[in-house]
Amino acid sequence: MSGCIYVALDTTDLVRAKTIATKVRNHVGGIKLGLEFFMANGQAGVREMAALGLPVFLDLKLHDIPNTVAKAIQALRPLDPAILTVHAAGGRAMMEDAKAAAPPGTKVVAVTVLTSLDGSDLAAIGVPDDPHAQVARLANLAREAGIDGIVCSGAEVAAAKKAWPQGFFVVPGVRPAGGDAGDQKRMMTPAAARRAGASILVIGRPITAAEDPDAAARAIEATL
Ligand SMILES: O=c1ccn([C@@H]2O[C@H](COP(=O)(O)O)[C@@H](O)[C@H]2O)c(=O)[nH]1
Repeated sequence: MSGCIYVALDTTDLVRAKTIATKVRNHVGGIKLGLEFFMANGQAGVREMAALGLPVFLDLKLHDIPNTVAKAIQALRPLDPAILTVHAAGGRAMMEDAKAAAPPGTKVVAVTVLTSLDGSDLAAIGVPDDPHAQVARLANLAREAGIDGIVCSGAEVAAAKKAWPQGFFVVPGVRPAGGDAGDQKRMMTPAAARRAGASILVIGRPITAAEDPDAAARAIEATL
């Protein structure tokens, strides 16, 4: 089912982003624009991408004091994104203020533990728990803050959904079987992540770096 795939258009090149989005549009439910795209193209670039007619997930992973995050989100309001990210590590008050500042139709979701990190990376930044326990802690904080859901890996989503049945679960770090990990450390296949409870899958390089992005997106869709 293609509606659950958001293709991550991680590029500074607006023309390339549009070209890929246009190629894959029949096999994805939306497009994800992140820091790389936003730094290069700003709100005008996001508006150009939105004109393609696919839902826009603005993955800016905001993380600052509550007032600054709220003001940043107010500045983004005209874009009316379908989904917007903040970091759960910014704390409960920051997440509460982020949700209050967002447009009513925008889902605000909190990144828990980046899928590029494993237990040893957490230990190196002073977090003694393994990713599973840390995701559970931050998911609970996000739920209490009244936001819409979290970003976590496929390995944590089943437990998170059990604790928060109404939550919206965004799962990146998705690779078809045998796919190149790149910088990702906590990965799962698209079908396994959906079975585990992912609301949407974020998939970048397996689609965008393929020789034929449309065929790659179609092949992934066929596994779901
Ligand atoms: O924990 C996280 C949070 C966000 N991302 C983003 O998802 C895509 C993944 O791209 P791939 O090319 O499929 O690895 C990328 O835009 C990240 O910024 C994540 O990977 N992990």
